Amino acid sequence: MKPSIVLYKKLPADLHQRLEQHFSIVEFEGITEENRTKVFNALQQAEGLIGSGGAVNKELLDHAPRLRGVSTISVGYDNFDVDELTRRDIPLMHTPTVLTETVADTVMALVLSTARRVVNVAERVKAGEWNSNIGADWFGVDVHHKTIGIIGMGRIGLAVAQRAHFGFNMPVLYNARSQHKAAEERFGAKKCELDELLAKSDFVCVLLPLTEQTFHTIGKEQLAKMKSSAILISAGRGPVIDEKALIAALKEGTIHAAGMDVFETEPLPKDSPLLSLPNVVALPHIGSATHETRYGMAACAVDNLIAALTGEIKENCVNPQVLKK
Ligand SMILES: NC(=O)C1=CN([C@@H]2O[C@H](COP(=O)(O)OP(=O)(O)OC[C@H]3O[C@@H](n4cnc5c(N)ncnc54)[C@H](O)[C@@H]3O)[C@@H](O)[C@H]2O)C=CC1
Ligand SMILES: O=C(O)C(=O)CO
Repeated sequence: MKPSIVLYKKLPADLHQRLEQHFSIVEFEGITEENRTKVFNALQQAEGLIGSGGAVNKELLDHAPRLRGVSTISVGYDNFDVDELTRRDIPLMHTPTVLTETVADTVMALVLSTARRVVNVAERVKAGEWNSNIGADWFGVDVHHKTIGIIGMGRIGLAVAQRAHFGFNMPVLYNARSQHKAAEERFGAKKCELDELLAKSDFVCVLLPLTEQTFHTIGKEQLAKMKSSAILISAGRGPVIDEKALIAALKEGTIHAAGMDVFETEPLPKDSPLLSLPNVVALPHIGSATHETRYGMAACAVDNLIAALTGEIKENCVNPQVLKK
């Protein structure tokens, strides 16, 4: 008999078939308040779990006594209780690398669209406001040769640094816990303290994962240290930025603008003040959302689960210490 797995995200047909060759699949559309009991029931027999979104915590794991492998269709894993998985010797697999370049493209889209006011200006054209030669009220600010500060110099940070350096001649600053030789040698990046990065950068680009340490890394105090002409780009996880403090800073002119792909609450509530600020570009968490990359992530996650349940993990394991036991 094939091992049973719970799948909680729709997959392309060929990938679904690949999973079916190995496993008997019980499928759900997400893990929600509504289907929670059904998911918990299915988990009683499940040896594998694959999907994205929703909390995979102790309560859920308590309903999954036979679980041997978990695969998320994402690189971020802040919604998983990794300690609890590790305590139970369950490998957690994720999808790094396959989405790096696509997310870096999204970050540059936010840099360009905030600086050049692409969304705002295009809306004005559609509204019929382009009636004569444009004046200064349509102008943006330059991107090329401006300083970009990257907080979270990992895979995506490095890909952003590459674009900024080679594409836009931007000096690159970064703040990190350790030195990144590749970024320094290839892109002339300079490591600096957070305060210095905030004070010197024209674009502050936050690409940190969400952890206990990174929660509200950027708050009122940090925003006050930025240039009033600076633009904040947030594409890691929403709670890394104190959104209330950011809204105040944008309203008061403490900083110039913000480009955001992630928010403290997603989907962004319809009454969020961010939606009525003209100096905000808000995207619906589309960092990796291209057809090619989302397919690549799903394929990677499927292969990851197969590897985890056949004992053949070679890469992409978040808690590799469970493999040594
Ligand atoms: N907007 C979107 O759609 C997407 C968002 N993401 C987010 O981006 C994050 C980063 O992805 P990758 O670059 O692939 O991960 P990564 O693990 O390669 O990079 C994260 C970097 O942050 C650094 N870091 C972690 N904690 C830190 C701290 N307390 N202080 C300073 N630096 C710290 C790490 O050392 C690492 O260099 C993901 O965890 C995910 O949350 C990822 C993909 C898509
Ligand atoms: O992979 C992730 O962590 C995302 O946020 C979506 O691609």
